Amino acid sequence: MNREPILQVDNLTKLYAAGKGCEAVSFDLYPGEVLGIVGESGSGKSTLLNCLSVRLAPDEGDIHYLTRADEWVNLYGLSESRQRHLQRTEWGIVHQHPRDGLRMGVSAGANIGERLMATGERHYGNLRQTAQSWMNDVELDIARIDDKPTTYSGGMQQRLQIARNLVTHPRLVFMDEPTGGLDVSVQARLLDLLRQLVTEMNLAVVIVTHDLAVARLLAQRLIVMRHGRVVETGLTDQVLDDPQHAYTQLLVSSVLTS
Ligand SMILES: Nc1ncnc2c1ncn2[C@@H]1O[C@H](COP(=O)(O)OP(=O)(O)OP(=O)(O)O)[C@@H](O)[C@H]1O
Repeated sequence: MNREPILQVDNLTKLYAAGKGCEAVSFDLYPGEVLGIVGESGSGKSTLLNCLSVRLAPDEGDIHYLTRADEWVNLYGLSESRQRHLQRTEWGIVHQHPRDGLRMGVSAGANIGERLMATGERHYGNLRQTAQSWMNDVELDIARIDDKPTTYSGGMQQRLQIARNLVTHPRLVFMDEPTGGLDVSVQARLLDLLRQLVTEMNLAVVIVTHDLAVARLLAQRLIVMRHGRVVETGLTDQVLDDPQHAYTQLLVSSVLTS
């Protein structure tokens, strides 16, 4: 693994009330590393993810990011347009509900192509060809390239959202419960696909999930949150097989007994 991190998070805090939000979170993320954020509902996972992806300003703390141009930037010191540009080109954000990450009123092909246009590609033939190739990669029928996402199933919409995010070859991807709303069989295939793409593209990923099986499958390292604070962090197998904190022990045992 590359020794220089891609993201440095220092003392990140966003509190709505005591214990509600995220508090004093610090970690480094390395290229090619998948970091899982786990914890029960309300523990602050989404708040943390939203702060990390510059969609929610923290009360305190800093996030430094190493850009594609090899320049360290303080994310909350950047202009809004620079933040948006990073979000569209160097990052991906995969939402739990595909509707939040797709444009439902335009075709599947346009959903993929417009992200590519944000990076400067203008040639219609290239855009269409790349969109087809990505549909193929995420196992969508390319005959449906001109159909709108509204005509797709939930699993297909999630695949399309993944293609839309990965077409720009992001360096960093944020995922919020990416398999959350799907049937178990659809979930399993999507997880396989995600795992394969993350490895092939050497993506750095921060993934929020309440599902420890998803965390086990995708993440190398875990952060366990409770009441907005990190209670335990470590390699996924260590945390799940030999949890040190009483809360993590409870979380793991509740999965085993349910
Ligand atoms: N905009 C807001 N205003 C006030 N309180 C909020 C707001 N957003 C979140 N909270 C509170 O902050 C706490 C953490 O919420 P958050 O959504 O980050 O948790 P979570 O771990 O992602 O939960 P879930 O797994 O249910 O999505 C909760 O108590 C929530 O009610």
